[in-house]
Amino acid sequence: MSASTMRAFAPAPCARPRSVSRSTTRRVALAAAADATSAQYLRGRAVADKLVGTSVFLIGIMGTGKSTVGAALAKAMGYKHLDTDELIQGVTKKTPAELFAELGESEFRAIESLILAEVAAYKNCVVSTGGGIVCERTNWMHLHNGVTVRLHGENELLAKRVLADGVEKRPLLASEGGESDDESEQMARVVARIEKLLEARESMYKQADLTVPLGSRDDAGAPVDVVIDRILEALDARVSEDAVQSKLKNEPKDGDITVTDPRGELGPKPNA
Ligand SMILES: Nc1ncnc2c1ncn2[C@@H]1O[C@H](COP(=O)(O)OP(=O)(O)O)[C@@H](O)[C@H]1O
Ligand SMILES: O=C(O)C1=C[C@@H](OP(=O)(O)O)[C@@H](O)[C@H](O)C1
Repeated sequence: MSASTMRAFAPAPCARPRSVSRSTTRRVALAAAADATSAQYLRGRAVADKLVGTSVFLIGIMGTGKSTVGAALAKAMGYKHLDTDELIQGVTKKTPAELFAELGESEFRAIESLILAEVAAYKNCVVSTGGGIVCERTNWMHLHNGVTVRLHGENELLAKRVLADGVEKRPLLASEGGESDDESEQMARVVARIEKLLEARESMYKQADLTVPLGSRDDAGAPVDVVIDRILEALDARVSEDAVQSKLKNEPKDGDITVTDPRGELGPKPNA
């Protein structure tokens, strides 16, 4: 506890009982928050030192907080924060939703891959990625150059968040929210859509070096600060246990790897 917090908690010199004023309560709360923030900052810097510049990529399905947590994590670690969706928007002057509508998903993915290749050139970054970045296998060439941290929460929690944001911001959900005024129906549809996306993507999210859970604090999910503490703790433990600090390992298990011919260009030609 800092000296200022201790002073704030010290009993009043006068013996007469009196209620604590609102400004005192606020000062105490601010001092406590400042202590927590500086503790996180110290921890963040210590983890950053151990990572020796290796970038951190946040992955996970939409609504897990990659953008929100990424910005605060970067601050704690003294890293630069980059957000692939924001960078795409900066370059194209269009939101992901507009790009999906105007060019289609595959063109969006191509742009996303180009942006990822650009950001992967830099060290000392926390990169918040779009939820679908894991789908393009060649993107892993870049993701595996850093430490990948998957944020992982209950589907209901994520659905609640994306519905609060407005589903129109997320083109893969846009058709799931707007057709009904019934909130519980909307919720059920978005949860079902998230489940479906996860089914298709789980084998890729599983490739993450670390998985950080987002529960609980009464089902509303852990606050951002708590998520950052969990990430820092997981990074610290993993880096400490890894003999080679500059590259964390994640051995694939049997059945994890399937190799496909996505464009049908690699096998023998039909009438060759
Ligand atoms: N730990 C958290 N606690 C409460 N709300 C959060 C938390 N993390 C993110 N949010 C909120 O959830 C929504 C989705 O977060 P966002 O960072 O955009 O997720 P993603 O980038 O993974 O899609 C935003 O409205 C954000 O403010
Ligand atoms: O899951 C996906 O395929 C997508 C997630 C979005 O990012 P967030 O995960 O930040 O919402 C955004 O990149 C785009 O709408 C596609």
